[in-house]
Amino acid sequence: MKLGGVNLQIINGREVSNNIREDLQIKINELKEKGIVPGLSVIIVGENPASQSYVRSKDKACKKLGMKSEVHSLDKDVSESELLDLIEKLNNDDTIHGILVQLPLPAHIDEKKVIEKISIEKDVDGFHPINAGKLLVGEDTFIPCTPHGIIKLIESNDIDVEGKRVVVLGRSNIVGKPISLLLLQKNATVTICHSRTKNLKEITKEADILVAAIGKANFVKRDMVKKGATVIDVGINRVDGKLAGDVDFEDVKETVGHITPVPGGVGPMTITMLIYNTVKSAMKVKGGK
Ligand SMILES: NC(=O)C1=CN([C@@H]2O[C@H](COP(=O)(O)OP(=O)(O)OC[C@H]3O[C@@H](n4cnc5c(N)ncnc54)[C@H](OP(=O)(O)O)[C@@H]3O)[C@@H](O)[C@H]2O)C=CC1
Ligand SMILES: Nc1nc(=O)c2c([nH]1)NC[C@@H]1CN(c3ccc(C(=O)N[C@@H](CCC(=O)O)C(=O)O)cc3)C=[N+]21
Repeated sequence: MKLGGVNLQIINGREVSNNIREDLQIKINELKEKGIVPGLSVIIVGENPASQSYVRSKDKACKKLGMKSEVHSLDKDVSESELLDLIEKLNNDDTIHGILVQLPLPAHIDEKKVIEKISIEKDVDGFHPINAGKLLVGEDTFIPCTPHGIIKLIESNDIDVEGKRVVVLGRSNIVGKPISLLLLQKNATVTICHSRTKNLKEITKEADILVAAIGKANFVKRDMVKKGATVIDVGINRVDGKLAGDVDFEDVKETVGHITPVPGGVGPMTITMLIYNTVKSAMKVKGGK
């Protein structure tokens, strides 16, 4: 799309995702020949419609690839110990290679305790502190799915990272911190911004690559981005029943170089990299036939 002198490239997350899923299909078939069916178990507590929709897409994607996929839907009032017991059971279940507990959890459940209960070998979200620590020091681990998906999107669109100025909006353990580490590993110069950052606009305007992960619909406007920049929109917000990213797509489209749309950008990649991690976990299983 040619707009206002900048050649806008919309990064197609569904297409990149499908290409990676084709490669994963081959690996899954090879595993099945050895008698190993990669298995993912997702636990969801309560009835958040957005979470349920994500869990459904993931379940569908796994089944399409011939994986085992199970969803445990627990009542919002379930006790912490019941949840921990279920995780313990799944930790010991040889047919399950990945365990994901959908976040956030209700306030009466200690998120930290739950994450730390998941076996580090099955922690396909990569949220366990040991796995997060491995990412920090650059050891092999389960890379958190959304940041890993962002890296794949950047690579598949031949976007140069080395030496580039990257600004990440958001510092959560799920997105902001791990994507900052991964881009640092790729030799970017990374700045992390958050709700206390002063002069935000001046900082974001410097970015060659801007990653927005704050959870505020249409927050990033034209005057916050540099001409020709790559903008990765992680936000998933619901506005009047419609999905909106953290970036005001219509407002920035004449300024940016590359942009990920919402939906169809980072979201599908998150599910693909979750499958990637589950397959990776299943490949570590010894034996088979
Ligand atoms: N596409 C996908 O696959 C996924 C999408 N998401 C979406 O990404 C978004 C972020 O998720 P997540 O990281 O879990 O969110 P969190 O709520 O955990 O973190 C939000 C971060 O944004 C910062 N922030 C909030 N407001 C501002 C502001 N006005 N200016 C600068 N920084 C701000 C917060 O700062 P502080 O730390 O100071 O509070 C915090 O660090 C959400 O919309 C979520 O739905 C999340 C996961 C996967
Ligand atoms: N333990 C845990 N791990 C997570 O990875 C995790 C989580 N908890 N809690 C919630 C967030 C959010 N998240 C999304 C994943 C896919 C889409 C996705 O596929 N989005 C589609 C659209 C989906 C729709 O239409 O609703 C898209 O952007 O094209 C969105 C959001 C994972 N999260």
